[in-house]
Amino acid sequence: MFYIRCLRTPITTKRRNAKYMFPTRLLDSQKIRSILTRSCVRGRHNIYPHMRIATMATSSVHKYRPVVVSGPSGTGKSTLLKRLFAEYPDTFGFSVSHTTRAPRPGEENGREYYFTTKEEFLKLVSENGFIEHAQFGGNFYGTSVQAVKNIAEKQRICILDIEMEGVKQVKRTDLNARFLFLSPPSLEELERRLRGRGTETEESLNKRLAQAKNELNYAKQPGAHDKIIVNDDLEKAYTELRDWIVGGGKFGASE
Ligand SMILES: Nc1ncnc2c1ncn2[C@@H]1O[C@H](COP(=O)(O)OP(=O)(O)OP(=O)(O)O)[C@@H](O)[C@H]1O
Repeated sequence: MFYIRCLRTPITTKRRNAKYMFPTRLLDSQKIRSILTRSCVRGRHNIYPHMRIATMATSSVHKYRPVVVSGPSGTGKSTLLKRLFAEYPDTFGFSVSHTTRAPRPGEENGREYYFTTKEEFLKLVSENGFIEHAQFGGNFYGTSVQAVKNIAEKQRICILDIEMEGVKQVKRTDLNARFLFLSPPSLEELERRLRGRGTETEESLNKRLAQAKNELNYAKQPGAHDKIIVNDDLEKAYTELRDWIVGGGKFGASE
């Protein structure tokens, strides 16, 4: 569901924000989202990196290639990634989002968020600097391409859990990402899982199922993803996902 996916950045980034900004039913996946987006990196605000940093970042993503994990809501992405992060601590990094809201006491630039002005944010939007961005409560939030490169700079693999439009956007960048699509065994099973999770209203369930059809159609296009895993049996799917992402310790790097 596009709306919810757009919300992903702010939902996941700030637990305290999420509590009052979003309906309770959206918060179940928030725990995982915070895993995905919380920074392991304490860098400086770097919206306009100078050339040396930009060049280094580009070469780093060849060795520490970001992994884009997509798939319909309810397929099991969070479940599988949580397990992967537990098995491989200190291996993966999580991008820091940009926001135009003011920092709160205790918040550090580059840790909770990259704090920026509306003008700078919109300039970066116009330069296609964001993978995803959205507006909430008068503030902008977004995941920048540079924030993902910063993770590779720290010699970690950035995992991006994003929806179809984000996938397309990543393909337009020089992030050198690998694309993994997690597919449900069937739409009927997907619906069962979403209902079983107990997070959806009838309306949000229908929207997610409609969006699932779009994602599944996109996944059928040649070259849309590098790897497709059907999450039928959880153990089997996890082994397949782990083996593909870790790739014998190479994490997709060619050398
Ligand atoms: N192989 C599986 N068999 C049965 N249930 C599963 C399997 N994988 C995940 N589930 C269950 O399906 C539900 C949805 O999983 P999860 O929340 O991980 O999906 P998601 O893709 O991260 O969704 P969203 O994108 O909405 O966050 C959960 O209740 C989870 O326990």
